[in-house]
Order: sequence, then structure tokens, then C-alpha cells
Amino acid sequence: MADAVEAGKVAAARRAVDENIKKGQVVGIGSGSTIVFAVQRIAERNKKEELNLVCIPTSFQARQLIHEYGLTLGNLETSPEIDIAIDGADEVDDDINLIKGGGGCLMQEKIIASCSKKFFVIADTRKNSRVLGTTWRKGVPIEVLPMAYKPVQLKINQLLGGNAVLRMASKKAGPVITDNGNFLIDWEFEGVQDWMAVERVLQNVPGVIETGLFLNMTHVAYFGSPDGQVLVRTRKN
Ligand SMILES: O=C[C@H](O)[C@H](O)[C@H](O)COP(=O)(O)O
Repeated sequence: MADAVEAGKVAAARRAVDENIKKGQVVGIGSGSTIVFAVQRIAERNKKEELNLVCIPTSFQARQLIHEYGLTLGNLETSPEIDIAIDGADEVDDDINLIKGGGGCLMQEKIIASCSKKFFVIADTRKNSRVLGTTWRKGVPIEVLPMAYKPVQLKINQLLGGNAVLRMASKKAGPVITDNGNFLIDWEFEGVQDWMAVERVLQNVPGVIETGLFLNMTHVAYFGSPDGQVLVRTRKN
């Protein structure tokens, strides 16, 4: 089972890289387990083709990957405009809206995606659920300022219902701390119809720094199957 899922991730990552990465680009590098295969493929091609890319990381993990695979590390100060960004997702709906942040990374990912002319998502087919909350049952990750976590929890529960849970660390006492020094709240929801409205509500709660809802941001999603087939979905509007 694990190998089959990995095969799907590899297939999606290779296809996205091969179809979109071109010489001289500034490339946003996402976070998570699937992006590792994309970076591996970029590095493989870089050896043969000398791609001369500048890679902008979305996390500590992405920065390490860029180093490990001998790619050129950049930043938003010197490259504020990104040609393409590639990233994973926890769930993808019919309109290619995403839930992200299951691995604790969302704020830098969203900034990089927003600075990119094209944003591509790579995932195994389990993520292609069409309605958010179908397969991803851990809630919407929300990055919050530590001093505000409690009122933010209360306000989210009051305004949206559901259950806003502080994410606790597993190999450290206390909460998960993001790459940006913040806490994460996972908002467990039921039956949301209007994700734009939810995003507006969340963004208006003081103390919320960013949400893991990536709405109307993704241009193309690549879903890899265990047999190596890749389903490609392009945003309709
Ligand atoms: O927090 C992590 C990021 O948003 C990831 O891109 C997302 O969780 C998907 O990760 P994976 O590729 O491991 O499924």
C-alpha cells in the first residue's frame, strides 16, 4: 500500500516537472513528502540539461531539499516574481481548491504560490476527493499567533461552528511550532458550502496569520496512480 501511494506521488511529480520546468526559471519549491520526488526529478534533469534555475523554498524542509540536491537557493527579496511553483496538497476539490498545512507548512507556501505566475499541485490519487472534507478529516490548518490561540479558537467556534483544535506536537511537550514560530489550529468542520465565505471569516479573526485554504490559486493539478498513470486537471476559470 505505501509503495503504491509512493508510486503515484512519483508519477505526478515527474509529469509536472517534465511538462513545466524550463531553463532559467525561478521556481517555488513546496513542502511535504510529494515535493521530494519533484526536487529529485528537477535535480536529475538539471544534471543533463543545466537548467539554471533559482529555487525559492516554502519551508525549512524545502530549503534543505534545495541544498541537498545541489540546486540554487533564492529568496523573495532577490526574486519577488516566481515563474512557477509546485507543491503538494492534503485534499483537492472539483475547482482545484486545496486544503494544505497537514505537515505544518502553509504560510510560506501560500506566499510563494501567490507570487507565482503558475501554481501546480502534485498528489497521489487519494487527494482527488472533489469535495473538501471527504478524505481529509483532520480539519483546515490555520496558523495563529501564539498569544492569541485561545481567543482565536473561541471565535472560530462561535463564528463557524465545528471544532478548532490546537495541534499538539508528538515528539515535544506542548503545541507544534511552525517554521515561523507560530501555533497551528486545525478547524474540524462539517458540510461547508461556501469556502470563500469561510476564508473571509477566518482572515478577519485577529490573531489568525494565515489559513491552509488555497482557493482559486492552482492552475493545474496532477494526480498520480500506483500504476504510473497521471490524471491532469486544469482550473476551469
Ligand atoms: O504542511 C504541509 C504541506 O502543505 C504539504 O504540501 C501537504 O501537507 C501535502 O503533503 P504530502 O505531499 O506529504 O501529502
